[in-house]
Amino acid sequence: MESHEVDSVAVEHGAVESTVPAVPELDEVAMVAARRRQGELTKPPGALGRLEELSIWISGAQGACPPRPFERVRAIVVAGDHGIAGSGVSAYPSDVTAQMVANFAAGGAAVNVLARQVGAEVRVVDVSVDSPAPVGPAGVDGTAPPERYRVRRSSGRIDREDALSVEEAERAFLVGRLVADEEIDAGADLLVPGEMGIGNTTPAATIVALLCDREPIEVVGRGTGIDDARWMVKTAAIRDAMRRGRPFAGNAASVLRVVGGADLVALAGLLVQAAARRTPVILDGVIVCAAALAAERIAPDARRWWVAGTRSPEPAQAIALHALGLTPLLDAGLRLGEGTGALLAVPMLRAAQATLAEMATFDQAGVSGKATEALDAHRAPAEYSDPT
Ligand SMILES: O=C(O)c1ccc[n+]([C@@H]2O[C@H](COP(=O)([O-])O)[C@@H](O)[C@H]2O)c1
Ligand SMILES: Cc1cc2nc[nH]c2cc1C
Repeated sequence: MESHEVDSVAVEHGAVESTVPAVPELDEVAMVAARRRQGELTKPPGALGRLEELSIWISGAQGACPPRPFERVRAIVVAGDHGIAGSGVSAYPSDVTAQMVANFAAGGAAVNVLARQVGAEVRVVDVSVDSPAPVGPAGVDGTAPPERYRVRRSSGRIDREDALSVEEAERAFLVGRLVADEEIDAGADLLVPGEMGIGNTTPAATIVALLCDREPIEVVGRGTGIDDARWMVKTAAIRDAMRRGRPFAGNAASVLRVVGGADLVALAGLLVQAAARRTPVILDGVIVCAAALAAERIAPDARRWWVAGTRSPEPAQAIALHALGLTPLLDAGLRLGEGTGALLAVPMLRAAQATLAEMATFDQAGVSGKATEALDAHRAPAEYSDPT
């Protein structure tokens, strides 16, 4: 057992390294221009709050000041089941995953509704749902066979076995990269990764605990809404999975393989590839953020290309985001996944782009800039002066 684990670290290390693309920097020239333009717009400096830093980030990602409106926003729901769901860590049975994938395809899920609200399209990718055949259509415009993206039927039960073999992990990472490439080649200029998978908050929490050196009790959350009895089962499952994953804690790719799952690995591949392809991403809840944390360790600085959408009540999301140096744009209490929390933040990104691109400058509008001198002339009349 021991020597097998050491061997697989070596194999994986080489394999993953060879498939990790270089991460480019944001465009510094565009960001300097955006920062300067922010200072010229008709508002007190900083008065647009987080929209200002967001607008500078969008300029840096697009390499353009003023930045362009987002034209093709894509929500990508990565679906996969988890063996650990069978041990009572979720409030729902694994069957719900495949049923929800059908709901996404029919346009009836929350992600479909919220995507429609912001003019985004939804794509579902079944990498490891526990059903005999993958659910399609999974390819761009429904043309690619869904088999291309299916890594396996459910990931392994992480408290007792590895989630994936080395080959499956490698394949899942490439599937994630492939999906990002397909979307970006088809014109996507903003990606919103989401996920669906009963039980997936357990591997997500385990990944965060191992990569951030936390205790099970610090990362465990209520997921779909578990009671105290299931919470105890889930905490023990995280503890047992951490014990299996501990020897790999220094290698994020191995952590994803051993205690994650095909969905989490694919999400990490997608996030890394989006960064490599200079495409901005809005992160969603705890599962996407756990994958992002691992992706940042695999491809350092990939986080430059991501912003966090909504804070999840799951404690592991806060820990992952803190480690990534990201603060969510919203704190709306969502704990649904699917990409819904990230989609809620799309209007904020659009607002950031539009204000920087469309507001008048002080010069253009003939509005006086900030008073810098002659304070005496504006001193309060004597009767209003402080008598002391
Ligand atoms: O995004 C989140 O932070 C989030 C928090 C709790 C639950 N979820 C969703 O609920 C499912 C996992 O919950 P559970 O309790 O089955 O582990 C999965 O489909 C996730 O998309 C998602
Ligand atoms: C119904 C349902 C929908 C979901 N969407 C994401 N996770 C989910 C979990 C459940 C249980």
